[in-house]
Amino acid sequence: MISVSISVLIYTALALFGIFYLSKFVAFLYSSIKLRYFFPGPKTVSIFGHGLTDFGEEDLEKLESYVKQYPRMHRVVYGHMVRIVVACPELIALAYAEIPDKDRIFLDMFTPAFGNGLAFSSGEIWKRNRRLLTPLFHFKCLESFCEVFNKTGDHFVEVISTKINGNSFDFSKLARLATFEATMNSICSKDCDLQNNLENNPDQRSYLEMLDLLTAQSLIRFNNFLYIMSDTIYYMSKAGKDFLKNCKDMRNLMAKFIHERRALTTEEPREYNDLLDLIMKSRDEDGSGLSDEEMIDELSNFFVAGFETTTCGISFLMYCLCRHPEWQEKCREEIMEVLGDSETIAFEDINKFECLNMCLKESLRLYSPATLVQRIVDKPVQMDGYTLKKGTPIDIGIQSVHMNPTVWQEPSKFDPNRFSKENMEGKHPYSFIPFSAGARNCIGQHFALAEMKVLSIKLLRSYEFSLEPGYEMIRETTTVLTQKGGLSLIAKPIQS
Ligand code: HEM
Repeated sequence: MISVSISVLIYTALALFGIFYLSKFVAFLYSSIKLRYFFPGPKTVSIFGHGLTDFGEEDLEKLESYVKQYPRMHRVVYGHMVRIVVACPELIALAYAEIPDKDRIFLDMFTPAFGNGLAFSSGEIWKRNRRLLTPLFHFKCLESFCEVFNKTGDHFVEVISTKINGNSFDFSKLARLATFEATMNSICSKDCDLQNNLENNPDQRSYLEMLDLLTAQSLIRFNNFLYIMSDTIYYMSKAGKDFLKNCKDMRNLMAKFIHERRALTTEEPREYNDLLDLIMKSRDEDGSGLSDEEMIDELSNFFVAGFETTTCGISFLMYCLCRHPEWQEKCREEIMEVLGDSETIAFEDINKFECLNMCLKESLRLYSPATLVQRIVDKPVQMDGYTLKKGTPIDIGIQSVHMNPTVWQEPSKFDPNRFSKENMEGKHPYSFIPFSAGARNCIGQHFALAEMKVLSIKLLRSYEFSLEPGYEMIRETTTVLTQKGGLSLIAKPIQS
């Protein structure tokens, strides 16, 4: 009798469980179908939607054509998932204000590597840590990082001096090592010349290898439907176990940096100005700081958010200046005029390079390192006469608003004059958002802009750059936007 009632209980529980998940799935399917068929957007090409797969050149061109047809917002269909792309400044402002929650669809996959660091956390943990870490990027602190950027720039110039034989070289690959050095030295004050001497810096070299491995491992997961659908299946697979091991190794290295720094500060007290030191000193109103695990999270976040993005920024700037040599020359003239004989770029001088600033902004508009940011609706929102229900996935279209013809005239044209003071007067602040905006904007944006400017000033002062004849740039998205197959440039020394 008892065994019958136990089995009835088990079957009932299983049935309820099944009904629960089935009803959730049906509700998801119903809202997807509603969005797919009743929300404005371009025609789908098949049952799988718009056929967007890898955010490569073809996909990016498709997204740019959608914004021409639907300049305010539209839906995009990825297989069974429908996302709403918000593409005009007014609606983007509304989305930042009303839809604050990050869509965790991909973020959670990276918890083993980046924990609850700023870019990956939500809610109260994020709020507390953002408050704690904002002072790290205060202008006073950026001043000391400028010294690091100057040194990195000098190393970059040295590396390129070995490439001036008239042959082309992959600029992006060198820029990646330069921005890695700038990030590493700003975080850990290591003062390493990683560009000329990576081999003799085993910790730094292995961290770079681990980051590369992490990118490759993420692609394996993204390309496997089962691995995306189920954490359990993924973590039971060899791919999942390798990923976890890599994450552990990365975190152990961060722990080592913290440990080394603690040993230094106790035995040999001195003033540091690097990010690690500032992280260790940061305190809440109640005097509590970050735990070791939290510090590891934040260090890892600064690496992942900070170095591929700036590689992309500086590489596309150089690409644009090579495509438009008249602007390269204008920037160079300005650099010579502002710097004179001085070898060092002082932090307070960075804003004097107006022409370079306009060119950098224009290249970030055309080639934003992050093409979109993802949000999820947490309570019904009215947008342009539509009610977006709780759970609707939103893409704030950075690339979309930058390429929106109702926001920027002839959006595909490189025209730095768009960013002159007169032309920007009255422009909606969310017309240009390479660093995102709102509460979760990029905490490192001033750091990134200073770094990209110092490096490019050093390079443009020493070399004239051109594209390899016949080179065709094709965009590709890995973790950020980049050039497929690299960026083939030729450098010629400037005759002084
Ligand atoms: C050209 C360079 C850069 C670009 C284009 C860029 C872009 C962005 C964007 C679009 C976001 C918002 C992401 C989202 O909402 O999902 C973001 C967030 C973030 N960025 Fe950057 N970034 C750059 C450089 C940096 C640097 C150098 C650092 C640190 C040293 C950094 C640290 C962060 C962090 C920690 C966040 C998360 C902020 C939060 O959620 O509170 N970024 N960045």
